Amino acid sequence: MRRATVYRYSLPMEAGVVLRNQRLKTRDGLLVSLWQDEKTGWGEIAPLPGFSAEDVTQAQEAVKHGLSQWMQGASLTAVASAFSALPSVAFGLSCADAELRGELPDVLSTRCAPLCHGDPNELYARLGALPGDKLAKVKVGLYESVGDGLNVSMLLEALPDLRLRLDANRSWTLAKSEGFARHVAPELRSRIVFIEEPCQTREQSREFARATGIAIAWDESVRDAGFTVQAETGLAAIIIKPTLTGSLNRCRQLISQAHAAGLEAVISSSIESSLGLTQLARIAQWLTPDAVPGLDTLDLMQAQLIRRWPDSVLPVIAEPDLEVVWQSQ
Ligand SMILES: O=C(O)CCC(=O)c1ccccc1C(=O)O
Ligand SMILES: [Mg+2]
Repeated sequence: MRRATVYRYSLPMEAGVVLRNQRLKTRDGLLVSLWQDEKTGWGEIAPLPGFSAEDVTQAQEAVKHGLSQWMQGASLTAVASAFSALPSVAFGLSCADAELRGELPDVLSTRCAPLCHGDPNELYARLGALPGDKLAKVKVGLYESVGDGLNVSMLLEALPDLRLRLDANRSWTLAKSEGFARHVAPELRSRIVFIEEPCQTREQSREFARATGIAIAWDESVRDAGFTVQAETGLAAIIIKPTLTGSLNRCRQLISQAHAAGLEAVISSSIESSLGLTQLARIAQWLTPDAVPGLDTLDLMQAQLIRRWPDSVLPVIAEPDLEVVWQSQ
């Protein structure tokens, strides 16, 4: 016996969450819950506006279609993998499948690289309180690159045991990236673990790494058509955002290729709800236990869904309060 339910959610975001120049007022997505032989499995399908090619309505149609096939006896692993053109659908269905089959371990670490923003005094206190190896993430490229350089230097100087990941999301020209580097003293640069996609093109980002000695990481590039994982001088890591990438099998393949090439693989959020985020934390603990994931996005939302992120005080919306949009017969 199999049963499937699809829910649709719309979670209010904190004011002022802006993604690729558009304000995100609510985070909309789907949850699937599957039942088979007394076991259950959940998955989240949440295309991210501005990043995903598919939207929630398209995803919903695909999910209904995929789950109908599963109800008729198809393997969900195969169904999920077939949705490679709709990565959010492939990822969410494969998570539900992995939970149902008992493949996705429950253990979860809440350790992730905190995103640095807001009041500097609060930020210093928060970073100062980080346990062990202090690792945090700073978004750059939103304002003047010189200001980014000064800001990053100030943080690294204030906290001598801090290491930073930076993320420029392909926003700099080579000239702007030089403006940044000019204001980060060479002796501070080794504490920048990597900067994600500093420049507008991959070639310019490589040039930035050569010129500055600061390592880079691929994020957007990992989702470019024809991308292959390859070791190169100056490249430290690849960032994997499963909701934008595809099935768990596809993510596992990228992770093994990265590890084989001596690169770090970093699991990162696409602003999923607490249900998806806790699954990402479990996936990170399972498949990339040595890499701190980039999952500090829960506080952009005003509520959690179904499963609580340990220690979060945000209210939790439970199953009876969710809108059911499809149910198997
Ligand atoms: O990676 C993280 O630490 C947090 C997630 C994050 O940065 C992000 C989340 C959604 C969309 C784009 C990005 C980004 O890499 O800029
Ligand atoms: Mg990025």
